[in-house]
Amino acid sequence: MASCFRGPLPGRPSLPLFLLLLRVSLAQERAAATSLLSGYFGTKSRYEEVNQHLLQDPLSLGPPDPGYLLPSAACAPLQLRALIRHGTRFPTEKQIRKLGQLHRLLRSQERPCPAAQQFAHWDMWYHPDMDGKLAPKGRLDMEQLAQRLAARFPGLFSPQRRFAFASSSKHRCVESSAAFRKGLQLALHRQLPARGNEAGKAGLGAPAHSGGNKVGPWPGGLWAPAHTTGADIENEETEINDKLMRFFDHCEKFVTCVEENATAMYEVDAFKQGPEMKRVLEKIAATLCVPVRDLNADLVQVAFFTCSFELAIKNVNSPWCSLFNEEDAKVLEYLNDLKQYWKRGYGYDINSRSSCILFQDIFKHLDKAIAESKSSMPISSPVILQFGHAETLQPLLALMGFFKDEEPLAANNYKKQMHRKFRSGRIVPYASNLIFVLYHCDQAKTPEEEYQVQILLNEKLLPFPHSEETVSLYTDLKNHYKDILQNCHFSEECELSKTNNTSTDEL
Ligand SMILES: O=P(O)(O)O[C@@H]1[C@H](OP(=O)(O)O)[C@H](O)[C@@H](O)[C@H](O)[C@H]1OP(=O)(O)O
Repeated sequence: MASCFRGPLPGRPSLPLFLLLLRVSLAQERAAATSLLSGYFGTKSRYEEVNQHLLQDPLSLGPPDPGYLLPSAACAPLQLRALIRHGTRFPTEKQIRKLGQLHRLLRSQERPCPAAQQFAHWDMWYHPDMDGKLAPKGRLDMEQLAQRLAARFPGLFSPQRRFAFASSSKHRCVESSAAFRKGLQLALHRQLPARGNEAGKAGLGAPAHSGGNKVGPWPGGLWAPAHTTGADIENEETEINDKLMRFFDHCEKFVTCVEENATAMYEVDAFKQGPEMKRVLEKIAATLCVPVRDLNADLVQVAFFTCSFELAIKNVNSPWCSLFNEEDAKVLEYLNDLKQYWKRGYGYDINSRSSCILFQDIFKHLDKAIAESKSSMPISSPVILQFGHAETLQPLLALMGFFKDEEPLAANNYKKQMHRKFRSGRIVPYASNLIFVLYHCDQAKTPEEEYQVQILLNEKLLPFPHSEETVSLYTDLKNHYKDILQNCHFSEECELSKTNNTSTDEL
């Protein structure tokens, strides 16, 4: 009998409406699950995790910074050096293979339980040749970062200025540089207004350095960057420089004693077998109705990473997220942070010491800009933009003493490290950026006050370890890092000792 009513019976939703409501509530549940986890994705975190305002407006300069912000009428930016991690990328081949292994395991179950069924039908859209390449979202990360920096420092990012671009040889970095150029070209030629706060509070640059410095020919040096002017930014090549952007690949001691030393990641391996990971493993095995023996820490980690990839790359709340709660996420974040700590951070001295070649290059160009300014010469390199990796920034930050905890991160002190400083997702998410800004202050009362420096991490002022201030006299900064600047010699630091003892104690 045909239904007497068009549409649902009063008081009873029709099946489609019921399904719609169910789907909406499922989507809301997934969104809630993902947002619970997204603060724990470590180096697989999207940039928006450390700048939430960008979720509303990707060109916003964010809330006024509580720190003491230059530039001001008295202090104009003279040189800016940005070390930028590539934008959002696809998983590496290593992770894609692990995901394929887990997906096949779930599809091979004869009687999958409901939770496992949803994964058996999940579209495994990742393929090995994606291998860490820049994702479309990663291009957007870079285009928008360029526009924000241009708005924050209009005195430096102007069409008349010239820009030096350098990059690691990896696709994700070269493509990030190209996308950044595109964003910069957009900003310079459209002179996009700043968003968010009025000039000054938001760190908007004062007019170009009043010392009348014009840009001049590149005088040469460790690398001769490809200088381009605002007019032809998008078409110029980027200088490939792995010696600076992938210094770790060129450091024999690091490669032998850390990268290729199976015992170097002892704490990571121990944590994978420890009680915290055991609890997570047993929980996931029960949820997926698979024997625990068929799972391991790497497979559980790749399920967690896939939740992060789906959010960062496609901005979707993936079913993979529903496997984990916040406690699980904290454990998996710690597992990733242990790797970053021991492979790229404070774990071994060689990790940070090998970055002194980059650190010294930064100060070499700061010195040069000051010398040129003092002699009223053109500033040869007012803006230096370099595109690298999380493993470019982390060793450098460790060398400078940022985010150092009292105690090393270890497999046996997870609970004690709950409030650690070294959380890689807060430091080096995709598109993270470490920016050195050198200022010339016209109304300096002493010669030392004439040149001052600020450092920004992810567009927020970073207090200096030696003073906890957000501004430093350049002379104080150089003095604090005197030993590294004068006594860290890359070739000596990276030379394997004749005894060829790769004991990690010596690292
Ligand atoms: O676990 P992943 O994502 O494969 O690790 C990436 C890989 O580092 P390894 O140390 O594992 O070789 C790539 O070589 C690095 O360039 C990536 O930075 C790294 O990803 P992550 O930074 O998230 O550890």
